[in-house]
Amino acid sequence: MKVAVIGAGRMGADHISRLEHKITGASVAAVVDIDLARASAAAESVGARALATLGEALALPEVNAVLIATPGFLHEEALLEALAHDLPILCEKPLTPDAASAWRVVQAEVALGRKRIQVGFMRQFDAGYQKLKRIIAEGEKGQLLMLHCAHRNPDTLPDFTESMLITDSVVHEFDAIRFLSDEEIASVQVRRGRGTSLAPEGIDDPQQVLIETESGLLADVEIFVNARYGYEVATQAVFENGTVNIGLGEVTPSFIERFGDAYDVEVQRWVDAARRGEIGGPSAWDGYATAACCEAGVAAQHSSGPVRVELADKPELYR
Ligand SMILES: NC(=O)c1ccc[n+]([C@@H]2O[C@H](COP(=O)([O-])OP(=O)(O)OC[C@H]3O[C@@H](n4cnc5c(N)ncnc54)[C@H](O)[C@@H]3O)[C@@H](O)[C@H]2O)c1
Ligand SMILES: O[C@H]1[C@H](O)[C@@H](O)[C@H](O)[C@@H](O)[C@H]1O
Repeated sequence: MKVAVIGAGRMGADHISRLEHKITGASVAAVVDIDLARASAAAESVGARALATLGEALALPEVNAVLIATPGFLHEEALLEALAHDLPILCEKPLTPDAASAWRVVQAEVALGRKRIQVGFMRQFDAGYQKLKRIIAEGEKGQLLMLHCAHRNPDTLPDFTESMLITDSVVHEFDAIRFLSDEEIASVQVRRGRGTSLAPEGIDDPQQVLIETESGLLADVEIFVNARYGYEVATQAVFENGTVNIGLGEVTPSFIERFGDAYDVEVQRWVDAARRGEIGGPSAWDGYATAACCEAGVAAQHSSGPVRVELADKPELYR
């Protein structure tokens, strides 16, 4: 597979190196970045072409897959362009930041008639989350009763806005909770309490996000994006007969170290599935459903109570 990677920032650069050095069955053919110097540096390291637009990359005859790692608000345009070429796509999370744009992407894929988009929700490939999913499914500790989640980042990029606490960060918990429970999320509530003095002007941080699934499973999420001491993502699952803990005390400089193995598995699964004409992980429907949760979450940041998640009917393609 000859991949065009769009966005050569933190995540794009990491995926470029991964595709080149760890993944079998794929290599990087083109690197696209609006910052051409950045594209050139990344492209040079793997012997690929550096380009300024996705259109130029898609015009190269050898390019037959696309990995999107630009900021989330730019994903829709790139997704629609790559879909129009009927290429396999790995799109970093979020699929798009809001439900309406995510639904347009789903509709475009439905019109194409086959699943081409895999969304980069890497926690589904993390060994800890996989083990927890198995324990829940096999019922060895009884029924799952509650989830307590902590999601801490040391700091944020300069253009990080308050809604991105939800759309950029808690989107991972929406994904993880849907993955673990095999259910849709019904409502989201956000509470603000005492905040850190170390957050940029205009951002209340941390926030507490309260989530309920369709069957009444409750989850609480502490989202704290200026935690300074490091990156820590933890989940405690409470069962009728015990608890399971993932990640608590596993402090790394960033997501790159914490989830490095998960990204490797995610990208390898994408490549293997794409070569069979399939996807190997979360779908555009999962991207849409989590975007709908984000939309409820952003509304909840400005409401006092829970906000219901509104979902369209699931198209046949994803059933
Ligand atoms: N799965 C994860 O754990 C994880 C971790 C980090 C980031 N992400 C996601 O990856 C994506 C990128 O995040 P990042 O942290 O690498 O951001 P970043 O800002 O480090 O990199 C983004 C890159 O996109 C480029 N870019 C911006 N506009 C462009 C355009 N119009 N055309 C081409 N290139 C353009 C920028 O120049 C930059 O190099 C986001 O969707 C983010 O949510 C996922
Ligand atoms: O873009 C990043 C990335 O998705 C990380 O996995 C997450 O922990 C951060 O909160 C987010 O800002």
